[in-house]
Amino acid sequence: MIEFQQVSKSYPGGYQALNNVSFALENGEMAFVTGHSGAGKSTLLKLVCLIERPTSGTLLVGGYNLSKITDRQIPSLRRQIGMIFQNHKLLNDRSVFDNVALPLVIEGLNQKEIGRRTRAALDKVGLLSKEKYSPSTLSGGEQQRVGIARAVVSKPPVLLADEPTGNLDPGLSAEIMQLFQEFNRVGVSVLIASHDLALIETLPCRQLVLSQGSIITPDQIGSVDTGTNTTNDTSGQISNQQAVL
Ligand SMILES: Nc1ncnc2c1ncn2[C@@H]1O[C@H](COP(=O)(O)OP(=O)(O)OP(=O)(O)O)[C@@H](O)[C@H]1O
Repeated sequence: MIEFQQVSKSYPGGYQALNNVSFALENGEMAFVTGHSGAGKSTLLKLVCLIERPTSGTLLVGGYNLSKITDRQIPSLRRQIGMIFQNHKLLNDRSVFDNVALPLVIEGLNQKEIGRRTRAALDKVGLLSKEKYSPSTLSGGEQQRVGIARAVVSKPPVLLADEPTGNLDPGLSAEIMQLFQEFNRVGVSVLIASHDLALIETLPCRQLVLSQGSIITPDQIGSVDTGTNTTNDTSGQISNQQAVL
């Protein structure tokens, strides 16, 4: 579904955020990208949804080679990907319903279909009763669930999430991860960038560990500061689930 082949990314000014990254996320797989602040996690996700372009290497997403994708193909690629951000990026001057419906409005669906699909997505995240509210009146966890409903409303086969539990307490964070697992169970591929190792290690998913823009192997985790361990344990012990993709 997603394949990085020796992908590097340098930003203008020359900073190399990713260095020869290779991995594959299989169809229907859920995995985490972890690593210290500045390791390149967000950059990796931005490359997948074409917010940024690789400097070198090959990146395949949903059948497209992103180095060769034409401008006309980009909307079709983006429709395959639902993106969830830590800070929700919701429009507070519109209702919860309108926020979630937005991708369908852009797609040009009719009102009846928009209503049906939007309410199905809100139901899935448990927010059907709040469709008329402004997002600003909701709790942080509820706002994140609105962001998730908006990301899944077009039924994309891939979900990308950048620190989706960053501002939430442990209970709400676990609920958000459960939602991702539910989407994954019905076949959606999910790639989540997260610092929250304590939570990640409770889930049966692979981890891609980035350190200074490079993927590191499990045996390197103790020898470089990945900054991923929320308890600051740098002993290098890794869980059974922690593996290189
Ligand atoms: N648009 C940009 N221009 C220049 N440098 C950038 C840009 N975006 C990111 N960087 C740099 O690239 C490096 C990787 O950034 P990135 O946001 O991918 O890291 P991250 O692992 O997601 O960090 P965090 O966990 O703090 O969000 C950082 O040093 C960052 O300053």
